Amino acid sequence: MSEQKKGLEGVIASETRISSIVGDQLTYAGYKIDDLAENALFEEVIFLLWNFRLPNQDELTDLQQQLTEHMSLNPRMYSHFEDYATDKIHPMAGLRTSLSYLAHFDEKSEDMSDEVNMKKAIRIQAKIASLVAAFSRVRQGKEVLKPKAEYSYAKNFLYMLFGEEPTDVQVEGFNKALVLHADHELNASTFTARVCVATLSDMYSGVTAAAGALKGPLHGGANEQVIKMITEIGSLDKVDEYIYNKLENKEKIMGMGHRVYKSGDPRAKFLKEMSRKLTEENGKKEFFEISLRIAEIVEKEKGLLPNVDFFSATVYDTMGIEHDLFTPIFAISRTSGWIAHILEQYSDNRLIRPRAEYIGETDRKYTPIEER
Ligand SMILES: CC(=O)SCCNC(=O)CCNC(=O)[C@H](O)C(C)(C)COP(=O)(O)OP(=O)(O)OC[C@H]1O[C@@H](n2cnc3c(N)ncnc32)[C@H](O)[C@@H]1OP(=O)(O)O
Ligand SMILES: O=C([O-])CC(=O)C(=O)O
Repeated sequence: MSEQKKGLEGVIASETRISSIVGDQLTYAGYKIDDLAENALFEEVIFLLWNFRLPNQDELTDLQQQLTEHMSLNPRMYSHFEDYATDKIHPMAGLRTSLSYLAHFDEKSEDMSDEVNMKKAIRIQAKIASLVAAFSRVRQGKEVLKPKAEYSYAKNFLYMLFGEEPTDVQVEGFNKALVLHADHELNASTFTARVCVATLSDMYSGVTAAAGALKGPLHGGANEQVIKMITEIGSLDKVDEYIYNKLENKEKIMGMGHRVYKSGDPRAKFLKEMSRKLTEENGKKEFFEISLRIAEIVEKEKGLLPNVDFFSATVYDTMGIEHDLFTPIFAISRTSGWIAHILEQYSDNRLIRPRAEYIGETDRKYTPIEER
């Protein structure tokens, strides 16, 4: 057996200036996540991840204007949703298609210059929010809405999704969720994006590949599975039987555990507090209590703690967001990180091509088909 680590656990596969995890401390370009979650607009975080510094007021205003401007969609970008935006297609599958389709409307999609790449970055970051909102509205037979110039990124998304002006509390909470999910070092989807563009493929390919990786339930797809589990459990008195059954059957409890954090995910405490407040305000306190009991059992039995996906599920649920949009919403935020890593990869590129240890049969001879 060679030295290889299953799932590349602990392997350093890249250098980065974008984010860092040391113990249970997460930083974006040197700023602690706690500081950013309490104070920053998501647009400031986008700028930070792409430029390694916070923007001044003019730079922030400029970025906000560009993002709002590019949120508008060519109707052909969403009219095709009618062909497949039914209960049968998951919105993450729709989003994966849409991210790729975005390139068809960019005549410079193959231009790899820094200047054009920055334009693509803004275009993709802007349009992913309107694509998710449009998907939801088209499948409900509702009109697709245009963003408002005076709204922030978080406010525009909620407005385009719900069709009414969101409250300040909703906007503040959603902005915080976007900040918390923006980047996370070499998580699976970000690594996928880097591997893809290290072949010198374009940015649309990178984010499309990343979205495919985020979709899986062991990664971003876990948040939808968490709300599914809580809804299935339904009441506090049913938690123990449900969870112990799953553990006895060696099934995983979604939203619990993490490859890197072993003493807790620093983002979870913010989402837990938001979940506590929102569930109380929205008459869904039992969902929070169910979450707490799940976490208590899994910590006691397996020593595992909630990750970022665990409490975000009840946060989004109490905001009235459809459950199958939870992972697309994660993608909206994480696009900022994917793009930062794509730009960083381009800036000092080398093809990513590891080796595999062959463990199959050897020395076999071809036999004609009629002899098999
Ligand atoms: C944004 C994000 O991507 S955060 C992660 C989102 N994913 C989830 O919430 C899915 C649930 N959690 C998991 O599957 C895992 O904890 C992961 C994939 C996140 C990380 O896990 P890894 O470090 O790769 O651990 P791995 O999957 O190898 O599990 C190690 C052991 O812990 C157990 N384990 C890990 N997570 C869980 C869990 N959530 N519930 C029950 N058991 C678990 C495994 O069954 C395994 O047990 P075994 O050694 O007896 O076979
Ligand atoms: O880092 C990881 O493996 C998963 C994660 O928490 C994230 O992507 O936010």
